[in-house]
Amino acid sequence: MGEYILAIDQGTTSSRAIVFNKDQSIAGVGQKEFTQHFPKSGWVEHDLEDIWEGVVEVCHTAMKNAKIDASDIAAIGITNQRETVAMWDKKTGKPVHKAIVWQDRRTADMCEELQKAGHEQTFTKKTGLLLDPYFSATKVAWMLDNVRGLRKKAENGSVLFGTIDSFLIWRLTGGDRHVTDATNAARTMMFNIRTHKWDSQLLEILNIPAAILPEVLDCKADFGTAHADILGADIPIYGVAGDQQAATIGQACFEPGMVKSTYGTGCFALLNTGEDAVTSKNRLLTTIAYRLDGKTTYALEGSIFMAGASVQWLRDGLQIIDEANASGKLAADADPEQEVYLVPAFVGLGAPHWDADARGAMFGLTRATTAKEISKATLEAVCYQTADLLNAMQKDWKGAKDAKTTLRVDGGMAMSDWTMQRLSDLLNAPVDRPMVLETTALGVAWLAGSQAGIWPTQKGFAKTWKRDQRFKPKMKEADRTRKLAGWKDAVSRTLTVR
Ligand SMILES: Nc1ncnc2c1ncn2[C@@H]1O[C@H](COP(=O)(O)OP(=O)(O)O)[C@@H](O)[C@H]1O
Ligand SMILES: O=P(O)(O)OC[C@H](O)CO
Repeated sequence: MGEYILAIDQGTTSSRAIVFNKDQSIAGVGQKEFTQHFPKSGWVEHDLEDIWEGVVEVCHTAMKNAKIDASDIAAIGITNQRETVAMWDKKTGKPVHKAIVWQDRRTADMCEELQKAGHEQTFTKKTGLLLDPYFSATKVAWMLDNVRGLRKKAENGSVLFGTIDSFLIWRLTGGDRHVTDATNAARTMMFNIRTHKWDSQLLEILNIPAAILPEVLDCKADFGTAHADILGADIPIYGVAGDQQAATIGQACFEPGMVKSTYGTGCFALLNTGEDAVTSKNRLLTTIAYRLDGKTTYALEGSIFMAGASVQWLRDGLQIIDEANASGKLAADADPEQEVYLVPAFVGLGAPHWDADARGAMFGLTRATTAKEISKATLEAVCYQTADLLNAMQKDWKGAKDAKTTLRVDGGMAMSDWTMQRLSDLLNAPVDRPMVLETTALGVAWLAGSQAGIWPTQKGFAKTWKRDQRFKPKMKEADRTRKLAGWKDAVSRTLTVR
């Protein structure tokens, strides 16, 4: 048997494959961006054939770069952008529509109608989520209502629904398996996170036939075998998790009270709450962190829609930087006397506000304001938003108050020293950056590798987590208090629902 693990990370803007050595170091990487489709304002779609071809290509690239053959791989782990909806024909495997992406807001009216009809409590109680277009359910309902003949096919079981992991597994196994894992199921708004069943009451409200839904497995399980004609050898798929949950695992946040925050396109903070499915009073999400050997660990999640994407806006929109890294250098040179705030509500605000209609705003501009202060305000906004999430977590759950550990960070933006220092300053808490920033792929590689029996147990894996740098708070208390108050004021002036 081979001794390498292949992790497939199918993200929102690119697909990555990483071959891991037995000692958990990286042997080879493949990465490919794919086209984003914006057919109407607020709509975001992905071409599933594009995703499929890209994933197969990056797997081959990663194996080539690692200088190994498919037969050297012991197992595959799959992690994916969550909530995005795929539907395909059961016989041919052909998609019946482009995938509707998590960022897509087309079902905002549907969500409002469901709210008006008094269904929000029912959905939240059962799924831990809020009635928001972000999640899969209303996107599935939209497809059934809008693709000609689809509802009939769904009712007679000739089309299938899945999140991206399900779609990839269906293709990799040549249509043998229609499965997903508990973390992905938890993001669909159709799955009861307490009973671990697709919920018939919710399906009835949404008029979604149960026949289209995948079987839900633990994160470590036998998800089927990827066929030799695709990757070059028959390889078992042994691990699956949504990308933010995979990062929680990759950061070894296995103890209740541990929290990680991933700074990619958006930012997603997950707090391990152990066996408690904590109900938030502050509009955080209750979600499944992982399910191993039938035992569920829950998390509170805060989702921020714009993190690294705001830095992309500095680069591509305002064109005040050439590359993302330059944002920190500019911020470091900003005039400390200027109090400029950016509220990056470019696509509304996520947790804890969930204000879909809010739009971005900048406050405190003077004739002296330059690209430096704007850059600083952009990076600080991500830190302030994280502070809001962690405050909400502390209010929601007593276990978060005496969290034993510090915030563990990862994702592209965590490479910015300036931002991580400012984050620590504004949180007034240490921020730990690990050696391996590819925590998402690492998390799912651990699921697959330990299931294959060649990677350490959970405890052993947790011990391998290594810190690259700890950022400690240096800001004076008075400065922090003043700045946090300024941010609060800026947000309150931006919200449409107060
Ligand atoms: N040095 C940096 N400073 C600030 N932002 C950065 C830096 N490097 C990368 N980023 C941001 O991080 C994001 C990419 O991170 P990544 O984890 O690859 O995201 P995703 O998985 O969502 O595509 C980009 O939006 C980019 O603007
Ligand atoms: O693909 P990413 O890294 O932007 O993550 C997307 C999240 O899973 C959306 O919930």
